[in-house]
Amino acid sequence: MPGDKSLSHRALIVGALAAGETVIAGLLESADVLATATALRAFGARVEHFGPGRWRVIGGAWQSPAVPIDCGNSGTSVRLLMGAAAGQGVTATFIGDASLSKRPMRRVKAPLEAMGAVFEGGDTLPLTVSGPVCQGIAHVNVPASAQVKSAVLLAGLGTEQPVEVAEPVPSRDHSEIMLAEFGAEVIREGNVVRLGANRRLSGRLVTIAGDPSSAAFALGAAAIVPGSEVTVENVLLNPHRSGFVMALQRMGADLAMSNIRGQNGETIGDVRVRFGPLFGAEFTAEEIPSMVDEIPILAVVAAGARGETRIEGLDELRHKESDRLALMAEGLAACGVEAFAEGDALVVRGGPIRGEAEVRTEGDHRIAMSHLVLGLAAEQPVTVDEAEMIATSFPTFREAMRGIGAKIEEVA
Ligand SMILES: O=C(O)C1=C[C@@H](OP(=O)(O)O)[C@@H](O)[C@H](O)C1
Ligand SMILES: C=C(OP(=O)(O)O)C(=O)O
Repeated sequence: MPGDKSLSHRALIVGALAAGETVIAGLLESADVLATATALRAFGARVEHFGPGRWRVIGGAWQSPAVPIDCGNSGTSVRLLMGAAAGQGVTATFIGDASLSKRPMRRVKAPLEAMGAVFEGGDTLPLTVSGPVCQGIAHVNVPASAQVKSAVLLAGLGTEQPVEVAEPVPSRDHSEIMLAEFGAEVIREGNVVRLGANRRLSGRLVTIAGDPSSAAFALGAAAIVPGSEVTVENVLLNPHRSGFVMALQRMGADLAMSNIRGQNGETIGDVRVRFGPLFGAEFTAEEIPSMVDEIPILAVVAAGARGETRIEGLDELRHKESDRLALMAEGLAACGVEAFAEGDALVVRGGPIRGEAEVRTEGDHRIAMSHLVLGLAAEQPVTVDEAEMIATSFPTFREAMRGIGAKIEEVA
């Protein structure tokens, strides 16, 4: 699997904030991550590509970019970079594509304003942020968002004031792990993370583990396509990212994890899934952050399971690249699966999957990949109306899926 997208964004940004040289192996070279790399150059960092997945970042004093920072389709780029830029005391205007321009930015703007940053613009892009930050903050991260938590922590590097984030439901903790790996003092007590007095970062070597959110498409396919067996090696198994693997297990999948080990403060390992009977299950709101990007493919797996699956607490899915709750219910139903949204829950009843539909993706990479996997288990092919955006997170999706036997064709 290509490198994890969350870790790739963070390695570049933290590298650009650190003194000295950071060398990255296994960086995900997807459109979203490349948007972060390009942005960091505009902030004055040296960001060099010197081999497949291999990058060098040399940090230093940040400067105010002369042109707007285009984050394309990437929520992680804009939210993390806004925090970092505010902390570095620079002024930057952020823009994005049509999808990103509709996504909520109030959640990141409000805590950064409380820290002393000044914004021009409303609650969506385009937005201009000006640092410095000069006030501390005790932020309560609701709804659970690792992007907001990361923005606050990255901004906090630029002040000596107390900075803490409390999380009633924990989100992915890669920023706190990586900041500590780069030498900052990061104090974690239960669901509270705090920056300590030492906020200096030193460049280092970072190896990026495989992306569990991409691996989910291959593992999900193995779970529902008769006769399959797939092993994904060196995949990130951080407990805040392992919800999908746990969900497969709860649904009765024949699944094994092996070779579990540590890498740069993260947990990684291999995951094998074999086709076998699956059963519908219930998932609660508290479980969602650990598989927030995997809900579309979980819904596809549920279509291949016996009985009903109910996934609660999906309001956040309405604020991703598309309204993923609505589009999954619509796409599954178009393919003959009994599926519907009920409030902020998604209900899927497993059974034969007819396929034979063209699914609307609204340019959302995960909606496209999920329905292509659905097609592998369907009686008739499934077509998605657009596949170009898959490059935002998983540019090698077609090759990876063909490599495990999937038939994927381009239609004119
Ligand atoms: O911090 C991150 O790298 C991410 C956090 C999640 O978003 P939220 O912070 O909005 O939950 C996730 O959906 C996104 O793909 C990546
Ligand atoms: C939501 C996603 O990414 P982002 O928020 O970075 O656009 C995603 O990759 O599914």
